[in-house]
Amino acid sequence: MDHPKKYFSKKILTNKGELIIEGPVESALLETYVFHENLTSFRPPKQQHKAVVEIASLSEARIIIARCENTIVGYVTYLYPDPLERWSQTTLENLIELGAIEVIPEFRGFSVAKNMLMISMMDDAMEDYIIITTEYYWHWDLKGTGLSVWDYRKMMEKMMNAGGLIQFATDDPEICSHPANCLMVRIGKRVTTEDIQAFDALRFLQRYMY
Ligand SMILES: CC(=O)SCCNC(=O)CCNC(=O)[C@H](O)C(C)(C)COP(=O)(O)OP(=O)(O)OC[C@H]1O[C@@H](n2cnc3c(N)ncnc32)[C@H](O)[C@@H]1OP(=O)(O)O
Repeated sequence: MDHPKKYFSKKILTNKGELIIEGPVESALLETYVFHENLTSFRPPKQQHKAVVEIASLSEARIIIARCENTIVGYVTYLYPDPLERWSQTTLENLIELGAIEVIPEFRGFSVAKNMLMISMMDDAMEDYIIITTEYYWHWDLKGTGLSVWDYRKMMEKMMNAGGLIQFATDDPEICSHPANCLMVRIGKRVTTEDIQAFDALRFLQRYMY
């Protein structure tokens, strides 16, 4: 499968300054930007910058960023699911995962995440993909935001809905291990019925038990 990509961008004004929301951004360009020191949700910033640069060089992957001058203050990644997760146990070439989304605390609550999701979906090529994201409450910044698990979950849903991702059922044990965890999915307009059926089978691997 080819993975054509079309770049989109927009400016948004926050009371902390103007941001450019843009992407997919190429690996070489991402490397030239400063990666803000408060992007710490997934890995230490230096390591995460390196990871994002590496991800951008993968043929299927996309990185959308929020940029303040030459500093990355938010990003979202899309790439094939982790080989250790069930979502990679498929022959579906058009199944990609929104792996991580993060905005520095200073720019949160200004719709930066929602705008990164909207920019991501502007590329018509996204209509060929099944896009998934797995929400595990232990990845959430509950301490930093002061939100309860359920309020954080509501925020995640509103944010993901901006990109057209909605909750789908699954019997994945990790997702089922806590009621706030969930699988969210966007099925592109051109995804075939066969591919949707293959994805349904992947969501319910333990169906024989019922
Ligand atoms: C697949 C994964 O990556 S799961 C992990 C997700 N990432 C994290 O938890 C990392 C730490 N958190 C963050 O980086 C940020 O808080 C994010 C990325 C979750 C959200 O970024 P933001 O730019 O602040 O989100 P954005 O402003 O677009 O808000 C999305 C919605 O949540 C609401 N929201 C945002 N912050 C809050 C808050 N503190 N309290 C209540 N609601 C909130 C917004 O009002 C908006 O809803 P609306 O449509 O009703 O206006």
